[in-house]
Amino acid sequence: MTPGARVAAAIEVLDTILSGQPAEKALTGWARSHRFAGSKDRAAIRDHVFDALRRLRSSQALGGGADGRATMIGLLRGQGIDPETLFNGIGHAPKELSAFEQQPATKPTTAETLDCPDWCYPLFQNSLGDECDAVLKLLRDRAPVFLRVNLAKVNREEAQSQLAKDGVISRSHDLASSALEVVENPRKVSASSAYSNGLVELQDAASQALVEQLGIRPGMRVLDYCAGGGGKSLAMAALGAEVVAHDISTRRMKDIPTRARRAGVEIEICSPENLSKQAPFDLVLADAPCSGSGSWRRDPQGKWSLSRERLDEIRSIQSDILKKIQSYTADGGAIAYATCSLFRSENQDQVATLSGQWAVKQERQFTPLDGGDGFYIALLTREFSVG
Ligand SMILES: C[S@@+](CC[C@H](N)C(=O)[O-])C[C@H]1O[C@@H](n2cnc3c(N)ncnc32)[C@H](O)[C@@H]1O
Repeated sequence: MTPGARVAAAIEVLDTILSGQPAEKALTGWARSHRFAGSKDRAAIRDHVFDALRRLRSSQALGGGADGRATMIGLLRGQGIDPETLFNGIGHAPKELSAFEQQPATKPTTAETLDCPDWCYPLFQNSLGDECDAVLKLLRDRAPVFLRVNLAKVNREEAQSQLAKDGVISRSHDLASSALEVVENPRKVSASSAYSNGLVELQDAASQALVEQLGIRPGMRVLDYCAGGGGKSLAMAALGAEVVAHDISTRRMKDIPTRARRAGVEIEICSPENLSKQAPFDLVLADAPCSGSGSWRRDPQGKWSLSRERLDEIRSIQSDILKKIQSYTADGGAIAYATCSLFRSENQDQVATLSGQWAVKQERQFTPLDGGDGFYIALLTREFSVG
């Protein structure tokens, strides 16, 4: 496909997304009905679509409209590319710009430039203070690809040289002792032998750093209460913890056994009905459902679909989870609360409700300024009243 044809395809996919379909479904649907498109075409179209979703507001302002075509015109303008070079009607490229579309765009407002929904801009300001605008600017860009080196099997240098044999070039990242940032050929990772032999896993660097804050010791019994696909379970098991994975949705944990086998670690899966029998634990981690505001570079649609009402619902689920996990710890045990949110109301404010019963031992808010996604972690131990 020509560059113009790829832009035309991105416009089609964006229109499907803007009419309410999830981005992944829209991309898969497009690929199924256009079997001639090769993997490079699909990757380029995906990049256009995700770039546009990260910068939806500014692109629509620069493109002078709210449909896929205006969004792509605006995205190109924002990237410093003259849209007329691609909108030329040649072959399968989009048709030429109309007189209206050729008019110079009005300058976007600050909120448009930052690609932030108006209603949540004050939440970012209140949570991040002086760093707010810098973080929002970073959320408009693609996230780096990070790998977690499975330190139970290999060290960072050895993992790097194994990856290089398959053309995947990486460098160490300071955020976590296990983190590698892929700098060349990220799309080759999942086919590399380092990946299939369990030497590396795809995991954001801040997500890895968060696990390093937990003080995991070999043999420690840990409950991963919101295990999902098992990213944190695997990282804790690699540090020697005996991990029990739990999630309200057992379906979401279906890949954990395969991933654990590949990594050479054991993770026990526990259904909600059997959890009380497994308690108590030395550490209970709740990597809670959240707004996802820290990872909007990876899920940019989430930025536009979140509403005030949905955020309130999520906060109430987080409060319930925080209440529940307290009963699963052993005497002298700890709880840890984590989110991939940048909002104080989902993080520090939730943890503050535990004061008087639990003392905060570690607390950190990671932001994209640290290099990885935005994550929050608090590690707490029980307060004992004397006398
Ligand atoms: C942020 S994701 C977890 C990601 C995972 N820890 C990882 O590192 O890959 C949150 C998970 O919480 C689960 N969840 C939602 N509500 C829950 C609840 N009330 N109890 C337990 N798990 C819940 C969701 O199904 C989802 O898998």
